[in-house]
This record gives sequence, C-alpha cells and structure tokens, in this order.
Amino acid sequence: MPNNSIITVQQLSKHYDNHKILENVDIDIFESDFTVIMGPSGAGKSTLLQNISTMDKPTNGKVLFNQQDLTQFTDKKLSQFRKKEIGFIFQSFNLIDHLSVLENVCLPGFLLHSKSKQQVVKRARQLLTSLRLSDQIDQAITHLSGGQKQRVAIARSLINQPKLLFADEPTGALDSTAGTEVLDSLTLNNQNGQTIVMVTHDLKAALRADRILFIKDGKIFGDRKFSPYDFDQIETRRIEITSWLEEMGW
Ligand SMILES: Nc1ncnc2c1ncn2[C@@H]1O[C@H](COP(=O)(O)OP(=O)(O)OP(=O)(O)O)[C@@H](O)[C@H]1O
Repeated sequence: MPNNSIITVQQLSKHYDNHKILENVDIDIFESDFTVIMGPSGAGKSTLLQNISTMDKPTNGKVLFNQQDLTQFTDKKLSQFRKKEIGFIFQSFNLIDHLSVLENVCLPGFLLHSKSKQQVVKRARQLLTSLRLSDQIDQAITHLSGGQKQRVAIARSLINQPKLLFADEPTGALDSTAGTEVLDSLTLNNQNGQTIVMVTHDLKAALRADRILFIKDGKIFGDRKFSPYDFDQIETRRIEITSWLEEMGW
C-alpha cells in the first residue's frame, strides 16, 4: 500500500518560447517517501522540481496539494504556502553571508509569524545541534566549510516543519565526506517522516531514495519503488538501483 499522495501533478507542461521542456507529466508524490529525480543532463529534472515546488509556474497543468491547485494561487498566498509547507535546499546553499548561522536558520521562522521569536530560536538551536553544528551557532557563514553550509541550509529548510522538502543537487558542490554527511542528515529526516524530493546526478545520493523517477526528453520514462535505505544492505541496493538505472539508459 503506497502512502497518501501529498502532491498530485496533472498534465504538467513547461515550454520556453517554442521549446517544450516538459510535456503532459502526471505524477503523485507520496507522503514520507524519499523520491529522487534522475535522468540525463538537460532532460528537465530541475524544471520539474521547480514546477512541482512552486518556484516556477507551469505553462499548462495542475499541481494539487490538499485538493487545491497551487498554480492558481496568488503570489501572496503562494508566498505564505511556501514559508509554511515547503523547505528548499540548493546546490549553492543560498545562505545570507552577512547573517550568522543562527540568524540564517531563524529567518524563515520569523517571516512565518506563527511562533514566538523564542520558540523559533529554540527550534533553530535544536536543529543545529542535531546537525552537529552547535559549535558554529554564532559563526559567520563565510567561516564555514561547504558541508557545514549545506547542513545550515538543511536546518533552515526544516525550521517551519514543512510537509515537503525539495533539494536540487544538494551534494553537487561537496566533496565525498561532506556529501555523505548531508545525505545522512536527509536520510535521518526522512526516517523521521519527512517527505523529500531530490534531483541528483550522484549515484551515492540516489541510493538514499525509496523511489526513483527517471526523466528523459521531458517525460517520466521510469518510476520505480525501492525498499527504504538501509546501510547494512548498501551493496545489494547499489546493484539493484544501478541495474535499473542502466535499463533506463543512464
Ligand atoms: N529559464 C529558462 N529559459 C529557457 N530554457 C530553459 C530555462 N531553464 C531551463 N531551460 C532549458 O530546459 C532544459 C531542461 O533544463 P533543466 O535544468 O531542467 O535540465 P536538467 O535535467 O536539470 O539538467 P542538468 O542535469 O544538466 O542540470 C534545458 O534545455 C535548459 O536549457
């Protein structure tokens, strides 16, 4: 039995001028899944993530959340929806350099205005501690390593306890050790029930998925469910996922 659908995408198309990037995509994103989007360069992975996550608007089609079509939301309603329900993580971190670690993490919490400042700061400290950043709380962002920056970005993305976490190549700018730390943090959050949708080229990152969508030429070419990530089964998993990706032409 699959989990409940949290996002339903219906007949989604995205065109730039006459260039059709995505064409009539239908998918559900299921609650508590760790869904990974893979596919060749230029296939439309980031475009799909941006259109599902409301960062961009499709040319045609619907993106339903709780029966409401997000593509019809006004900018104001969409902005409130994003702050409350969605966390984003990007390859380039997108942190604010002139704010401290704690201030970066608190900012979306302050902007949502649903909790007191003290509650937001308390949660930010808890998140940073769980991400092993308690020694860096008052540090300037510019003093952190790439891996530490990405873990700050994860804490920031989780401050408002969003239903959905979207990540676009979160390990793309990191070395192998830092990338593994970031993936471990994402896996732990997913094991605690967080729904995650992540675009990646990286097989190590894809191994964390319990579902992989393979995009080719702007269409869903493959959609495969895997068992949840289990460190003790990593070799079996690597073989299973690699052979499926090879079938997809990866
Ligand atoms: N703002 C834009 N204007 C015009 N074309 C765009 C825009 N954004 C993306 N594209 C085009 O859409 C296509 C898909 O881009 P997208 O970034 O979604 O691919 P991708 O699968 O994520 O690729 P990669 O793995 O290389 O990051 C590409 O041909 C790209 O040039």
